[in-house]
Amino acid sequence: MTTPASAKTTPPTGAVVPALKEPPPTEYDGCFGCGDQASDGIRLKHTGLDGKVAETAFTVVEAHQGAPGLAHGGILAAALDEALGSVAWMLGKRYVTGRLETDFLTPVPVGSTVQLRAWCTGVDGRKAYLEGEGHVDGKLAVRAAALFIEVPEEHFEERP
Ligand SMILES: CCCCC/C=C\C/C=C\C/C=C\C/C=C\CCCC(=O)SCCNC(=O)CCNC(=O)[C@H](O)C(C)(C)COP(=O)(O)OP(=O)(O)OC[C@H]1O[C@@H](n2cnc3c(N)ncnc32)[C@H](O)[C@@H]1OP(=O)(O)O
Repeated sequence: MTTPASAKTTPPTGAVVPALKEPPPTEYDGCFGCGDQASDGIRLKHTGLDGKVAETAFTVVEAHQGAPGLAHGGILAAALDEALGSVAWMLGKRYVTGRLETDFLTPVPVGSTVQLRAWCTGVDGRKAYLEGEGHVDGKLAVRAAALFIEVPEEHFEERP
């Protein structure tokens, strides 16, 4: 596959690709991407882990439209962000998205199921490099490359 990564999302020489740990349970049930209690969320669940590649599926519904009958790009980016983020957390530390680069390659109609795959291309210090892609009916529709940054637990403390 051609890579969507720019210089900022390409791991430096010497970055390592750690083995992934078991998929984490949903960390926060209010999460837009994976939370079961997020009423407007997309509720992604892992459907498979094949070596270093995690898989999930996302079905586009009317509420996800941008243009009539077509998925909004931001929703597709959110699904990719969640898939990449879940792989980052399977590295065994806490990460947030620092940079998310996305290519939208084909329109995605309402009713489509996007088969998402995500993997890590390297870890260097606090930086984790992730890539992912989404296929609809076997055709590459979206892809992303991202830089995630490791953060301390305090990052997630509730704000006043
Ligand atoms: C495939 C299956 C999927 C199925 C899913 C099913 C179930 C899922 C279950 C569990 C899922 C679990 C987890 C998934 C969770 C979430 C997914 C979504 C993730 C998100 O949606 S998360 C929210 C959005 N995200 C933010 O809310 C971040 C806001 N932001 C900040 O909090 C700071 O900005 C921070 C911490 C990023 C950095 O701040 P800081 O002060 O700690 O560090 P600093 O700035 O020094 O950066 C250190 C080094 O990173 C470089 N760096 C930083 N940012 C960069 C950028 N943008 N571009 C290029 N380089 C960058 C610097 O240049 C420096 O590099 P150097 O060291 O070389 O100088």
